[in-house]
Amino acid sequence: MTEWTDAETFARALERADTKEKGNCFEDFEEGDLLEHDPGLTLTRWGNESWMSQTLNHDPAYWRTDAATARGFDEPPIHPDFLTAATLGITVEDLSEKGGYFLGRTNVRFPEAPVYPGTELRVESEVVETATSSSRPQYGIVTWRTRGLDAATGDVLCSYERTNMIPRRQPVETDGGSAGATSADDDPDGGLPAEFVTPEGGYFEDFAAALEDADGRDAAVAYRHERGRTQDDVTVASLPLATLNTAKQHHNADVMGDSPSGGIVTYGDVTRSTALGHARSDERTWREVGFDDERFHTFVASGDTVYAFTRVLGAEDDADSPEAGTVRFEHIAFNQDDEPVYSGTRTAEIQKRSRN
Ligand SMILES: CC(C)(COP(=O)(O)OP(=O)(O)OC[C@H]1O[C@@H](n2cnc3c(N)ncnc32)[C@H](O)[C@@H]1OP(=O)(O)O)[C@@H](O)C(=O)NCCC(=O)NCCSC(=O)C[C@H](O)C(=O)O
Repeated sequence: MTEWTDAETFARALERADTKEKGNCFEDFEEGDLLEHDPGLTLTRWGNESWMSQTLNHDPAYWRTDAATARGFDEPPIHPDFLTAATLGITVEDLSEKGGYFLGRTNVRFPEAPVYPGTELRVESEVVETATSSSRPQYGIVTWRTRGLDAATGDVLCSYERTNMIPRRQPVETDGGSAGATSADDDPDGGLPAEFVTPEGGYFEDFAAALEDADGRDAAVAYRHERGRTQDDVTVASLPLATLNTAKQHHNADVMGDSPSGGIVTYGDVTRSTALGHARSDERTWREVGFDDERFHTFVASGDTVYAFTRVLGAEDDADSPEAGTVRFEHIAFNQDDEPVYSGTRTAEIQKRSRN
């Protein structure tokens, strides 16, 4: 009788067996395809608090009822970072489980109404672009437009466009990319302004005053945040799985050993949310409006530490609430070797020290 668990016999069985594959390759996506993602998620307070605590997002309005009601919420709502990560997590089985990397995202928007614990999330995506990667013949580049909806009402809760590198079934001929196309800059300081201005506090007025101070001079409002968060099993594997993110990049060290990163890596939304948590700890956030031009520059892995750097791009007294003004930031997450790992622009309403 065949002993299937005999090591040699089993190795031969594995060689001969078909694998019932998960996920889609580049060739499976066509511009205009619509995908209704099957998984769904109830946005729970537990999920929200796990995400927020592990990424150091401690805005009291998301933790305490008195702080929530002072912000105009009925109770601590679901944080936009967790909502964004959960919306993306649900799409992974269809869009990126095959193992490509999350390159960037733009036009991340949240309608003004808060999302409360207990809301059931349903997610849909449309393929907006497929492109050849000139530098990596084994991969193509796909962009999707994704919407996270309240399953009960159909209201849009979160939307964005995301771009990933997606493995091809068949590598293609490419021109090998444009290596060497960038020219070295003669300026040893890389063209940075002569002076960096740091806002005195975290209120809208502090950002506006710092921008005014820098205006007309060779100066930028730019500063770094002290906190760092070293990546561990919780941030690398547990947080993405809690959003139903099945990307093997975050939990299958066996397969990822033979990949561009050489091992499992942190979910892009964990890296981003951690950097934003550091930045928010130095400001009085009132409301998140949106994010653009998000880019993941290099891998973050277990043992790496995520820090954050902020540049203030603009401040306008035009927020919907009289309690706040609108500030535009660029946030850059960087690692222990000072390498940028994420960058993106963010528009947020920041609390005023005094109401008009
Ligand atoms: C993945 C990388 C190692 C690739 O590096 P490299 O080969 O040096 O190329 P580029 O980074 O310049 O980009 C590859 C090609 O993709 C195009 N690109 C890049 N960004 C965008 C964008 N936002 N929109 C459109 N196209 C974009 C470039 O132009 C290149 O094109 P071509 O020259 O024709 O080949 C490196 O990028 C890297 O290490 N990035 C970090 C990736 C990462 O760590 N992401 C987060 C973790 S993975 C994740 O979170 C997965 C998630 O769960 C999910 O499922 O999505």
